Amino acid sequence: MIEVKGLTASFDDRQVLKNVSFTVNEKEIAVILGGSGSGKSTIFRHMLRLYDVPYKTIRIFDKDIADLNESEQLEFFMKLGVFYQNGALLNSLTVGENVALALEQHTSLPPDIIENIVRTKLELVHLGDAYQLFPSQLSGGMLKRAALARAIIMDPPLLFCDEPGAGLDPVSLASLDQLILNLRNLLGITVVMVTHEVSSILRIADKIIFLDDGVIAFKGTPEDALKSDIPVVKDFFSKGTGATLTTDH
Ligand SMILES: Nc1ncnc2c1ncn2[C@@H]1O[C@H](COP(=O)(O)OP(=O)(O)OP(=O)(O)O)[C@@H](O)[C@H]1O
Repeated sequence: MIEVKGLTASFDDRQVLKNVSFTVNEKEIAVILGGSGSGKSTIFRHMLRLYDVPYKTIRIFDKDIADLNESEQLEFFMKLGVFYQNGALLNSLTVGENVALALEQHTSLPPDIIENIVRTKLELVHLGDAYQLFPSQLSGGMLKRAALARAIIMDPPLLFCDEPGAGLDPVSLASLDQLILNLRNLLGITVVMVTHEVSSILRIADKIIFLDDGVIAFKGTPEDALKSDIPVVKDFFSKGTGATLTTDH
């Protein structure tokens, strides 16, 4: 689904990604980890094509994303769901209207069909009763779930999540994780996520890509990460006190 090969990136002559390579397979949940400034967002932005991408470094949906023509670019963006940390819902619109936006902009579906699709997606994230509510009337956990419904409204095969659990209490975080797992298990969505939450990583990641100062320090399963002797990886996971590893996802 995603193949990053020898990606190097610089800002003002300073290399911030050095020869980064990894793959994400279909239906996998891959977590990109690393300390502040290690290059996680820079990788993310390259995969979303927000930065110029060097040729032959990133293949997504089996195409070199630096080499897409205009219609292929549109097709590419329509197949991506993006879930931002702050949810980014518009406060002047109801939850239903927020979630409907992309369908209204990118399809010619009639309003009653759009409403049905929106209601189905809200049910999927356990927000069936929030259709008419405004974002200001939702709790932090509900806002995240509404943002998730919006990210998947176009049925994207690939979902990018930028610190989706930031600011949530442990119970809301666990329930958001469960929803993301459900999306993968029930709908077969591939997920790439940046998160710092150790409990989340151990609950849902199939694969960890650990960055240290622009270089991949570790790639592998959470089980192997927990056993790793690499100092930065060891340090990171030793701080996740009380986290337990579940492998039944
Ligand atoms: N637009 C930019 N211009 C100049 N330098 C940048 C720019 N974006 C990122 N950097 C630098 O690149 C390095 C990697 O930044 P990046 O935002 O990718 O790290 P990160 O791992 O996402 O960090 P954080 O966890 O704090 O968000 C940092 O040293 C940062 O200062």
